[in-house]
Amino acid sequence: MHHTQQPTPMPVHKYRPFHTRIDADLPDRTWPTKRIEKAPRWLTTDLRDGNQALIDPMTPERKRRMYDLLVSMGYKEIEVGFPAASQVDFDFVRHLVDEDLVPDDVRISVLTQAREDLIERTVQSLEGIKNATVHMYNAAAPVFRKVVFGFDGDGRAECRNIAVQGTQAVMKYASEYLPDSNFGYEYSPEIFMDTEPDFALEIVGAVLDTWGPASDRETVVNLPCTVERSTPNVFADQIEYMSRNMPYRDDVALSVHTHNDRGTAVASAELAVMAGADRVEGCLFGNGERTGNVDLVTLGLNLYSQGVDPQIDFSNIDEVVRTVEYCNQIGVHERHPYGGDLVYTSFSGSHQDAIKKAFDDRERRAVAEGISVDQYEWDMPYLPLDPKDVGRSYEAVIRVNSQSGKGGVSYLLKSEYQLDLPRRLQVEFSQVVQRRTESEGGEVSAATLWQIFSDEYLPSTHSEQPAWGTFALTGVRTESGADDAPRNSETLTVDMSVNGDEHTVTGRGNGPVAAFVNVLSEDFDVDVRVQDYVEHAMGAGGDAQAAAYVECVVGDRVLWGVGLDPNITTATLKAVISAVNRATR
Ligand SMILES: CC(=O)SCCNC(=O)CCNC(=O)[C@H](O)C(C)(C)COP(=O)(O)OP(=O)(O)OC[C@H]1O[C@@H](n2cnc3c(N)ncnc32)[C@H](O)[C@@H]1OP(=O)(O)O
Ligand SMILES: CC(C)C(=O)C(=O)O
Ligand SMILES: [Mg+2]
Repeated sequence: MHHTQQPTPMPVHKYRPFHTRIDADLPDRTWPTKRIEKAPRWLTTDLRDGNQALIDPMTPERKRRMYDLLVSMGYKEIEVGFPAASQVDFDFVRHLVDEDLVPDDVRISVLTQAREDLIERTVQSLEGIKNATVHMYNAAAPVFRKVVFGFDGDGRAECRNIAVQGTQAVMKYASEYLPDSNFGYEYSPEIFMDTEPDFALEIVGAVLDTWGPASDRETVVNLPCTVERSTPNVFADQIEYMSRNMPYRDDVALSVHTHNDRGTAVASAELAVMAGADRVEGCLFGNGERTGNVDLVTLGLNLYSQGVDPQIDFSNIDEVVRTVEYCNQIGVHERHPYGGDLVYTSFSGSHQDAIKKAFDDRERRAVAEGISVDQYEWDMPYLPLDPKDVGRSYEAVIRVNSQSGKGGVSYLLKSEYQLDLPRRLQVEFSQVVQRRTESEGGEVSAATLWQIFSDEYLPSTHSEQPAWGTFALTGVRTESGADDAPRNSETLTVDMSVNGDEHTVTGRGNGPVAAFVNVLSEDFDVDVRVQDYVEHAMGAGGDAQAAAYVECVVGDRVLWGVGLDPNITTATLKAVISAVNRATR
C-alpha cells in the first residue's frame, strides 16, 4: 500500500541544517570504533546549572541536602554555585568551607563570568578551602561575539581578550585570597558547539598559555554543548578535533558539558568520551537549563550495565530520586531511565513470559554452578540491569493488566504467594484473570490476584468473599493395608460437609486419592477422574504448607483444582474437591 504524507503546515523554511564548521574535516576520525572501558571523571553541576534552572532555586537547606547526597554517592567534583550571583550562593560556599564539609578527596568548584568584579567576589568565597576550582566562562560563538558582546568585524581578538584578561584576574585573586589552597582552573568557551573550530582552538590555546598547565596543576578545558543543535556524531567530531589539536593536552582534562535540547545529551556525552573527553559534567536525572543537562544517573548506569564500574554508588536509587525531587521540586518521570517508577516493570504478556522463564532458568543455573543468585551473570530479557542492584525489589518487575498473559500472573503468584502453578493451570487461571481485567479494566495487584485465585480455587478458605461450593472437607483419616496387599488396600474415612450437612463416609482404593474418588462416586454420585497431579511445599520448615494441584475430568469437563494444607494427602483431597466444586459452580 502506498502512503502519502502531507507537508507540515508549520513554517519549516525558517530553519537551516546545522553546519559542523569543522574546517579540517575528519575523514580519519577514530571515535566510531572506540569503546568506553572506564568511567570518565564526573562533575555534578546540580547545585549550579541545575539550580539556576529551577522555578524556585534551592534554599540553603535544600542545597545542603543535595550536596550531602552527591558526596555520599561518591562524586568527587561538585560545582556548588555561582557565588557572585547571589548572597545565598556566596553564603553556601562559606558554609561548606567554615563548617569543614568538603572531604579531602572532594574538589568543589564555583562558576563566574569573565568580569573582574565578579571574579574577585567568586575567589573570595573560597577563602580557607583545601581544594577548589574556579570555573570561568565566556561565549565564543560568532553570534554572541557580534550580538551579545557587540564587537565589530569577527570579534575574535576582543573575545579572546575577555578570556585572557579573565584568566589573569582569576590568577591574581587566587594568589591573593587562596595562597594555601590546592587551586585549579577550569575554562569554558560557552556555545562551543557553534564556535568555529579554529577559533575554539585559538581561544583555548590563549587561555592555557596564560594559566600555564602542568602535571601538578588542576586544569580543565570544558567544551559545552550549551544548546544541543546537531546529531551526536557531529559533536563527537568536534571533540575529537579539539582533543587531537589542543595544546598542553597531557596536562589538561578535556571535559564536556552536554545539554538535552534534541533529547540526545546522553549520546552526545558518550560519543564525546569515545572521541577523547576525560570528564563529563551533568546533573542527576538531567536537571538543568531548558531540557536539562546530561543525566549523570543514566550515564553512570549505562556503564554499570556493561560491566564498567561507574565509581558512583547507585545502590539506593529510590533515595536518590526522593532527594532530587525534594531539592529540585521537580518530579522524576515514571519512565526515566533507571530511576522511574515503571522502568523495571513489564505489563505485557510476551515480556512477562520471557522474564519468568529467564528468572527460573537463571536460578537453576546459579544453583547448579554453586554461585549465589545475586552474583550470577545477568542476561535477562527486557531488564538491562538487575533491579535489586539499585535497591528495587522484584515485586514491581511484573505487573498484571489486560495486556498480560499467564507468565505474569503465575510470576506474581509464585513470587508473592509461593504458588508454582503447573503450566496448564497457568493457562486456565490466566483466562479467569483476563475476564476480570477486561471487564473491570486497570491493573490487578498481587493481592487482588490472590483474591481472584482463592475465590476461584479455594472458596472455603477465603474469608473476604462468601464461601461457595457444594462440598467441603472437614476431616481425613487413612488406614493402609499390609504391604503385600495387592490393591484397594487403602481405607479412607472423610468428614464432609455437603451443602451444609455433615457426613462421615468411608471408601477404599489403592491410595487415598483413588479411595476418595470412589467415595465421591459411590456416596455422592460425582463422576470424577484425576488425570494430572502436581504438588510442592510452600516455603521451608516443618510447619510449611503443601500445595496440591489436580487436573480432573468431572463429567465431560476438564478442570483444575487446588488444595493447600499442612498435610499433603489432605491438600490433594481438597484439590479434588476444588475441581468438583468448580464444575458445579
Ligand atoms: C550557559 C550557562 O549556564 S552560563 C551561566 C549562567 N548562569 C547565570 O547567569 C546565573 C547567575 N547570573 C547572575 O546572577 C547574573 O547574570 C550576574 C550577577 C552574574 C551578572 O548580572 P549583571 O551584571 O546584571 O549582568 P547580566 O547577567 O545581565 O550580564 C550581561 C552582561 O555581562 C556580559 N557577559 C555575559 N556573560 C559574560 C561572561 N561570561 N563574561 C564576561 N561578560 C559576560 C554581557 O555581555 C553583558 O554585558 P553588557 O551589560 O555590557 O551588555
Ligand atoms: C557555563 C557553561 C559551562 C554552561 O553551563 C553551558 O555552556 O551550558
Ligand atoms: Mg550548561
